[in-house]
Parts: sequence; C-alpha cells; structure tokens
Amino acid sequence: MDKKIIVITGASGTGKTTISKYLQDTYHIPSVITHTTRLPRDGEKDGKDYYFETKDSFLKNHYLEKVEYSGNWYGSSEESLNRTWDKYNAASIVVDTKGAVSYKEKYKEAAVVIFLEVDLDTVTKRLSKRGDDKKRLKARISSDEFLRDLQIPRELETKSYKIINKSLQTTLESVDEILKNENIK
Ligand SMILES: Nc1ncnc2c1ncn2[C@@H]1O[C@H](COP(=O)(O)OP(=O)(O)OP(=O)(O)O)[C@@H](O)[C@H]1O
Ligand SMILES: Nc1nc2c(ncn2[C@@H]2O[C@H](COP(=O)(O)O)[C@@H](O)[C@H]2O)c(=O)[nH]1
Repeated sequence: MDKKIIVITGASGTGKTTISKYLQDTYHIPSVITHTTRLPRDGEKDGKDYYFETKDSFLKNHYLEKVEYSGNWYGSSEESLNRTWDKYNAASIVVDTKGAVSYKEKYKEAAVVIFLEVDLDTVTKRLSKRGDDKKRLKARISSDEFLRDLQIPRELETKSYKIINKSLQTTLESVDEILKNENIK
C-alpha cells in the first residue's frame, strides 16, 4: 500500500483529537506528534500529546510547517512523519487549516484531508465542558485563527472530506467510509 497521511483539521474543539484517538484505537493508525510552546492542559503528557517546548527550544527544531495559533507556536516535522512511515503505511496528524493546506500541497494524493465542521455555539459548549480555562477559552474563540478555521479553506474545498461533527457515532461512521474509499484499511 502507498503511504498515507490522514490530516485532521478544523477549528479548535471540533473533534480532531477525538478522531485521531479513534484511528489509533480502532485501526492502529498512529498520530504524528507535533511541537508546541503552549502549556500542557491537565492530563497532557510530553511526548504523547505534544512535544512541549519553550520559545527557545521551539526555534531550534526544523519544521515542515509552523504556525502561530491564539498566541502560541505549533510545528510539525518531516522527520517525525518519515519515522512513522518507516513502521506504518498510514499515520494521522492534527493541524490547523493553514497546516492542512501545507500538507496537501506537499504530499498531494498521499494526504487525505478530513475537515471537521461544528457551529460556533456547539463548539464553545464542548470546549467549556472539556474544562478549558475560561479566560483562555474566551481569547481562543475570538482569535483570528479559530474564526478562520470554522470554515473550510478555499484551497481544500475540492480536495478534502468535510464532516459535520454533530453525532459522534455518525462522524465515526463517516471516517470508516473515508478509510474504505482511500483503501487505507
Ligand atoms: N460529536 C461530538 N459530540 C459531543 N462532544 C464531542 C463530539 N466530538 C468531540 N466531542 C468532545 O468535544 C471536545 C473537543 O474535542 P477534541 O478535543 O477532540 O477537539 P480538537 O479539535 O482536538 O480541539 P483542539 O484543537 O482544541 O485540541 C472533547 O471534550 C470531545 O470529547
Ligand atoms: N499547523 C499546525 N497546527 C497544529 C500543530 N499542532 C497542533 N496544531 C493545531 O493548533 C491548534 C491549537 O491546538 P491546541 O492543542 O492548543 O488546542 C489546533 O487547531 C491544532 O490542530 C502543528 O504542528 N501545525
């Protein structure tokens, strides 16, 4: 099978990490870990959820793409993906829409992009229920990046799968269909 990278994108709180965990648990598709300067949330672990960096250590890595999102830096490396592809035919990665555009441009057919859409009211409630700090949540949902990522970018409109993540069960069924369609499992 050709190597594939499943790029899961959409605004914060639309369910990207939930889908990447489903791919890991159900299909044994690992997630490529990315780097960030943001502080860990409760329960997040270095090397599992992210490589947590200081501003200085973040700058020392070499990135395929990097973005600033709601006041923090995030970046992913080609080396991490290649290391995962050495062992597995398919991997997933969770990125904002700017990152997703970069992956599609670089990896073409090998990049299977899934855009998750949720309306602002629902996503705000989900982030609040997730336990996100109130002050940071307010700043995040008014950030340019968050508001941009509520809609699919023009560059991906005809080159990605869009799922409206209302019922989780229906969303997971759509993910199953995408994997079948892409001959991933
Ligand atoms: N269909 C759904 N119905 C209800 N809750 C959901 C659904 N999908 C995801 N959630 C919940 O919404 C919250 C946000 O989901 P998740 O953390 O996966 O989003 P995310 O896009 O990875 O967010 P971020 O980019 O901020 O890390 C989680 O608490 C998750 O359990
Ligand atoms: N372009 C990239 N986006 C990334 C990367 N790692 C994470 N992200 C995205 O950032 C926002 C915020 O993440 P959060 O964990 O603080 O909620 C979210 O959309 C992530 O998908 C990356 O390496 N590149």
